[in-house]
Amino acid sequence: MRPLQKEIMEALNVKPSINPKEEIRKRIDFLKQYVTKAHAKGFVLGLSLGQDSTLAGKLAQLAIDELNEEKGGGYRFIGVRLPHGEQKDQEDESLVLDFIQPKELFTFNIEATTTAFQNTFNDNSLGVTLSDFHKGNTKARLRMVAQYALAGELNLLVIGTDHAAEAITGFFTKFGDGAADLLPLTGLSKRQGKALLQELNCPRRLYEKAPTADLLEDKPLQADETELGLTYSDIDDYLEGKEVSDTVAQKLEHRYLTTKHKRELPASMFDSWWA
Ligand SMILES: Nc1ncnc2c1ncn2[C@@H]1O[C@H](COP(=O)(O)OP(=O)(O)OC[C@H]2O[C@@H]([n+]3cccc(C(=O)O)c3)[C@H](O)[C@@H]2O)[C@@H](O)[C@H]1O
Ligand SMILES: Nc1ncnc2c1ncn2[C@@H]1O[C@H](COP(=O)(O)OP(=O)(O)OP(=O)(O)O)[C@@H](O)[C@H]1O
Ligand SMILES: [Mg+2]
Repeated sequence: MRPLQKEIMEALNVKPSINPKEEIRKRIDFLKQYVTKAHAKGFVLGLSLGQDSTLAGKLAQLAIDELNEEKGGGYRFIGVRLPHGEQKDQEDESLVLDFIQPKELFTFNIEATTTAFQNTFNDNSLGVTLSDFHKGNTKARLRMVAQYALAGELNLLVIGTDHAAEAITGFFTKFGDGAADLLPLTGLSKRQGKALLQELNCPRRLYEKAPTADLLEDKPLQADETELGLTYSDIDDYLEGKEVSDTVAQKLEHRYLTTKHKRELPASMFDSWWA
């Protein structure tokens, strides 16, 4: 194994193989212990209809159900729908909700806020225009704002869906979907997350769906693999300690090293990680 590969596996807490049943149990327990310790009343989580939030949402609802049973009620999980206009894969919503069974839903369509933001931003003396790419990151950050407003009002915690395949590539918006209070999927490769969904009897259509950030108007539902120029299968192989081509390894290691700032707290002169 490449020396940096081993270092990355350790830093991101990835295991070469997992027992899905055990992982589900440990992650539900983590959610229950954390919310209790934080004296919060439960969780909010953006449900995009993609794989990661479908898994995190299922774990969250199961954790809340157990807590309510054990402690006589008072805990809640609110699934948050945050479409931008009409979502292209909206048809999957009922499948996701049937699977997670969230007792409460909150919907905030971010289109009007995003458009207002873009108009105000573009009205500047620098001549800077918001590109489709940075408008995409703005959407991810507005979704964060909506979730934190709701969490703040109701004493809930924001669940994030970051996992090892996103962490190694830095494939998330800094302080957008990268911002959260707790992360139940840490350490999982994309295929390990899929194995957890299978163990939870998730409909095949949902765990076989092509992962997409779906942030661009120019390229709706663009597959993550297209933007990354890497397949999740290759990313997962590397993360699980398997052999990959030199091209894949070099590409991943370059992304890992250049996105370190996204996995740390903001740099100060008292830190050494950036030097
Ligand atoms: N060395 C450094 N030290 C400290 N900060 C540094 C820095 N270099 C850049 N920065 C800062 O970071 C910013 C760039 O980071 P960021 O704003 O995140 O932007 P960036 O990484 O350029 O874009 C986000 C990427 O994540 C993808 N994404 C987003 C959301 C969800 C998903 C998904 O998987 O579904 C994927 C998206 O498609 C895009 O490729 C810079 O504008 C700068 O402010
Ligand atoms: N339209 C949306 N509605 C609600 N939440 C969203 C939406 N788009 C993104 N999010 C939030 O941002 C997170 C990051 O998106 P990301 O695409 O990485 O994950 P995913 O959609 O759950 O899974 P996949 O990677 O398989 O597409 C989501 O897990 C979800 O919490
Ligand atoms: Mg997605």
